[in-house]
Amino acid sequence: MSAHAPDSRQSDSSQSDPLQRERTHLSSSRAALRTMRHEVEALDLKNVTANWVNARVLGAQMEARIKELADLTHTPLFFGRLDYLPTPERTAEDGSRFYIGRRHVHDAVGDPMVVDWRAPVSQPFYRATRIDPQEVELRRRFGYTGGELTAYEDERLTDPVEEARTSRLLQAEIERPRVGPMRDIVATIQPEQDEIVRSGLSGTVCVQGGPGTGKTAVGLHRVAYLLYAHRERLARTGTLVIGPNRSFLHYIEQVLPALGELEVRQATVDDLVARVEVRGEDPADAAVIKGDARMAEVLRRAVRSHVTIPAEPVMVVRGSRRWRIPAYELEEIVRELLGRDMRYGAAREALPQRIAHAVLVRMEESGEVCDDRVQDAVARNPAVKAAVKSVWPPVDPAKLVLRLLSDAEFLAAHAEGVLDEAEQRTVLWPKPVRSVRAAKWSSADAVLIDEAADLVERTHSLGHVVLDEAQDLSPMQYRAVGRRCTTGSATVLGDLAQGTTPWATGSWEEALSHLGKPDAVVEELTAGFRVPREVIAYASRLLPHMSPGLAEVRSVRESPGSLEIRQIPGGPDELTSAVIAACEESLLHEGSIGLIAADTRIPALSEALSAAGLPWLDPGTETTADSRLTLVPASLAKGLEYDYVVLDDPSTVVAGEPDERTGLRRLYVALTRAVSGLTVVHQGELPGQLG
Ligand SMILES: Nc1ncnc2c1ncn2[C@@H]1O[C@H](COP(=O)(O)OP(=O)(O)OP(=O)(O)O)[C@@H](O)[C@H]1O
Repeated sequence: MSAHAPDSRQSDSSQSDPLQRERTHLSSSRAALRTMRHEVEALDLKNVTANWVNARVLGAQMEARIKELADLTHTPLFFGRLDYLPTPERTAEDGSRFYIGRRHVHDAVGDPMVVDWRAPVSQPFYRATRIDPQEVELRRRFGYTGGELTAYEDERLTDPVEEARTSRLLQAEIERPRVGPMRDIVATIQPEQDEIVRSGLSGTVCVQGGPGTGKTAVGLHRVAYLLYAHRERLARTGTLVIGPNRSFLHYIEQVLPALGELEVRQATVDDLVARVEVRGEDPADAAVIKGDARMAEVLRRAVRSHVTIPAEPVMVVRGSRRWRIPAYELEEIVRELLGRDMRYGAAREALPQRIAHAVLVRMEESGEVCDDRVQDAVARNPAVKAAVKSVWPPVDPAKLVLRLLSDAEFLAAHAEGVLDEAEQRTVLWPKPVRSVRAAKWSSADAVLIDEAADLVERTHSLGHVVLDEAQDLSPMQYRAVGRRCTTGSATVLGDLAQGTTPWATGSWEEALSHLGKPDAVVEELTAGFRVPREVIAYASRLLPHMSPGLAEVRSVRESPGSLEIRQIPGGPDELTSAVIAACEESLLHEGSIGLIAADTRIPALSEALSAAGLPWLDPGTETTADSRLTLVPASLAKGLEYDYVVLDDPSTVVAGEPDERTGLRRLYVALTRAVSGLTVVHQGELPGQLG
């Protein structure tokens, strides 16, 4: 590999300088993009549309297209180049060179000047290796400084003499100081990541990967890729990205728009199941049972218990005639519907038609001529309606769950053989609640209501769902996500070692079966991009104590001096002062700073930061050049990252959790948020497992 970064004075002087030639290609591509935009802007809709509805639809499409074609000066128009080996059909002048960028740009005659990174011709940019060069002669990566093309790095994949090295541009890109939200990684997606990004839409992929292996980045780029490769289908069916909390969603929300994809919904699991207002919290033991997949069976039985086997006949009067359907025949109809794999609500809608059909058979037997309208009229007959109401009454999902959690007998009737008595007592509310509005619903209750709602009426399924930080979901939450992609596929991302909920999943096989995708492929990412080697090695000391068997992340970056551990004598005030001092030192560097601490330490630290005159942000707020310090409760640190991290007293972080394993996992998350430097400030002993 060879790298070039001539200084700009030299390169400007000569057109034969390769860097200058690349800059010329950049400016002509920009000009071509401008022309493409002007062409769309100049289209006159009056001549092409017959009516105003079409004109509005087309107008909106054009506006979106104009936005798509905007030249974003801060994002490079291309970041790579591929020169394919010449073949008889492919000569150097004729189509063997491709510039890879975020969007397609063509010249006046339609020849590509930049190809979309997602196009098949771009794939070897990410995948070609010395062992498998995929017909690529040269791979060139470009480096930019403030929108200016300032460097390039070449790999001659078929040159036997050239050695493979880690790309310096990759290292520089990772270490580029962070301000603002998460960035895309299109320029530097690695081969094993690309395989996941480009895997087909039909299958579900599950990615296990340690901290900073790029799971979130891969998931988001996969959505962008799928939208490119299957745009029409996904425009119809929809895509959704699910993240653990608002702060996290806020952190990642700009990646897809930066890749030109504006239509992807982002939500938490709580958002998906928000059918009631959540105002309460469950004790851990109750939440674990409520999140257990056995609750699905309890709910299924409870919903179906509303059906009563008819004991009375139905008498339909039409004109001067009366038609009687005896109870035993009604029973047959009801049993047949119960035996089918149908939603409660769909069966309830089918029932009047079935009864009407039975009436019609009798009418036809006695010589009457009937058609569909007669059947519909019979189905709406008051006697039929009354029968349906008593046999198959409507079920309100929230009221049903309210009753299960309030009424010990009702719960016992449906939980028999599923939950033992102690478990039933644990989920019951201490006092019965009268109304849905008065109830202090918890997150787990909302998931139960969602499950009940799905038993009544099928949940709409999307084309593709990305589920990030998946290890923290309960089985019932997996089911809630799974029913949103029953006819589509999913990308499941997570790290078993970072599971910090009492119901965190023990294995991906189990999680995927609750999700309804037992055949999903589980891939593993092992190369770490975020965390420097020294820091990840330190954090990984915890692995055998909290997630034995999981492989340590192999960092692609060596940054000596990136880890510092300071023990502070004295009491809490001295600790706080030392933490503030560490923040002040970190602020001398460029980029973002995260001060991570046990949730209980947040009030004291926020007060101390204010007293020291250091402005700080909440994790949900974007960092800016003026405000770069975020105070992060350990419970919200997951998925986030900062150039420099100051970690307040690890033992307090561990002690803040209900059990030691969860405490160590929380600490592992906190220790793995730093890109360039981690300072651990502690008092007393560090947790022994770090020793
Ligand atoms: N191929 C890559 N090129 C450049 N940067 C990368 C690459 N892959 C990942 N990164 C960077 O590494 C960091 C970590 O990525 P990401 O947040 O996606 O990891 P993660 O596996 O989701 O981590 P966690 O488990 O901690 O949530 C991000 O800054 C991301 O941009």
